[in-house]
Amino acid sequence: MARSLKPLVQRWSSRVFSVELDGAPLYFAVREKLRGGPASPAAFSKLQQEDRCYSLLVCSGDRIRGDRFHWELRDKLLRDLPPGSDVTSMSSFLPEEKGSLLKGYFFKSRAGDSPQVEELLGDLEQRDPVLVCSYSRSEDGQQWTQSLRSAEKNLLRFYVVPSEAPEHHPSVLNMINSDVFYSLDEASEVLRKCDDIIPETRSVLRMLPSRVDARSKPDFPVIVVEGLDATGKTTLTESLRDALGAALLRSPPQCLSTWRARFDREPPLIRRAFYAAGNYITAEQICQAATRSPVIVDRFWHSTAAYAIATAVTGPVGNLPHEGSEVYCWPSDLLQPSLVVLLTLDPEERKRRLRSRGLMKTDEEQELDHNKLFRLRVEEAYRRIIGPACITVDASPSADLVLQQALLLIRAKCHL
Ligand SMILES: Nc1ncnc2c1ncn2[C@@H]1O[C@H](COP(=O)(O)OP(=O)(O)O)[C@@H](O)[C@H]1O
Ligand SMILES: Nc1ccn([C@H]2C[C@H](O)[C@@H](COP(=O)(O)OP(=O)(O)O)O2)c(=O)n1
Repeated sequence: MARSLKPLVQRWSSRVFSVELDGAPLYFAVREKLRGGPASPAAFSKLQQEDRCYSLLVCSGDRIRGDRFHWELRDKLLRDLPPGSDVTSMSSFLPEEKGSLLKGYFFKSRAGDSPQVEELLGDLEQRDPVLVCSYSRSEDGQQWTQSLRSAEKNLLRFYVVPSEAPEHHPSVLNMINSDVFYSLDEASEVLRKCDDIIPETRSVLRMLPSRVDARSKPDFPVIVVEGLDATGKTTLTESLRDALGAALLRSPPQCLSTWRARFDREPPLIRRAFYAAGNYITAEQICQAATRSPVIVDRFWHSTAAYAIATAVTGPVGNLPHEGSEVYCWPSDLLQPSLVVLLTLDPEERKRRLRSRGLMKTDEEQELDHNKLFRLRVEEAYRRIIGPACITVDASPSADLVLQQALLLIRAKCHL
C-alpha cells in the first residue's frame, strides 16, 4: 500500500461501506473494538459458511486514472476470477463529506479458490491504486471481520457492524464536477488531462470557445427541446424550425459527431466532460445564430445533467439528490435558453415509437427501455433542474397537435 493511502486508512473506521447485494444496497461500518453492539448485518448471513469475501476499493490520487482503472477492473474481475464469484458494485464514503466516495467491487470466493484469488489480488495491489480487504466470519457465524492490508503489510482487523442508510445516495458526494460539470474550465481540465490516452481529445479541445460570456442576451429567443429518446424531439424541432424560420442546432454539435462514439466508450468522468464541452460549443453557435433568427436546440444541458445524475445514482427516484440541491443548478457560465420544453410520453407509446423507428441507439437508451427505474430517474432529474426550468408538453397527441402546443407556449413565453 502506498504511503499516500495512510490518511485514508487513519479514518477507516469513520467510513461507511455499501455493497449491492440482491439488487439492494447493504450498508455497514467497521469498528476496532466491539462494545457489545449488534453483530454483523443480517444480510451477511446469506453468504455460505465456507465463503470468504473480498473488496477492492479504487483510491488513485489521479481521478482520470482511477476512473479508467475502476471502469476496466470490472471486466478484469469477471474474466479472471473463478466462476460463481458474484462480483458486485461497492463503495465507501465518509458520511456528509463531499469528495470522500471510493468506488470498487465486492465478491465471494470459495475456500478452494483462495490461492488463485490471492494471486490476482496480490498482483493488483502491487501495480494498481487499490485497497484490498478480505472478510471472514467467526466460528459461530455471527460476527464478520474485515482485514485491510496496511503499509507495513500486516493486517488491520476490524469488526463488521451494521450502519444506517445515509440520507443521500453515496454517489451524490462526488457528483459535482465528476458526473456533472458546472463550468467550461472544469470540463476542459478533464479533457486536457486525458489527451495522451485519448488523442481524439485534442481535436475536441481545439473546438472549444476561447472564452464564454453567458451574460450577453441573444437578440432572438433560444428554445431548447428536451426529452427521452423517441419522444419526438427531432420531429418537433424540425417543424418549429420551419414554422418560425428558425435556425436548428443540437448538442452535442454536428462537429463532434465523429468522436462521440469514442467518448461513449469511456468511463463517466471523461464521457460527461465530453458532453459538457459539447454544450459550450453549441452555446457559441447559438449566440451567432441568434443574432439573425430564433434558434431551436435539440437537447442541451438538461440532457447532460439528467442522464449523468440518473446513471450515478441507483435504485428508486427517492435516491436522487433532493429537489433544490445544488446539483440541479444551471452552470453560471453557460448561455441560458429563453425556454426549455420537455416532451413527455407514456412508456408504452415511447416503446412503440422506438420500435417503429427500428433502431436502438446508445447503451444508455437501451438501458432506458429495460430499466424502468432508470427512466423514472432521468425524467425526474429533468424536472428538478432549475435556472431555466423546463416546461412539460405531453407528446402523445399527433405531431401537428404537439407542434401547435409548443407554438402556443413559445408565443406566450418568448413574445414571438
Ligand atoms: N406526435 C407524434 N405522434 C406519433 N408519432 C410521432 C410523433 N412525434 C414523432 N413521432 C414518431 O416517433 C418516432 C420518434 O420521433 P423522433 O422525432 O425521432 O424522436 P427523438 O428525436 O426524440 O428521438 C419517429 O418515428 C417519429 O416519426
Ligand atoms: N446534450 C446532451 C445530449 C446527449 N447526451 C447523452 C445522454 C445520453 O447518454 C445520450 C442520449 O443521446 P441520443 O443519441 O439517444 O439522443 P438523440 O436520440 O440523438 O436525441 O447522450 C448528453 O449527455 N448531453
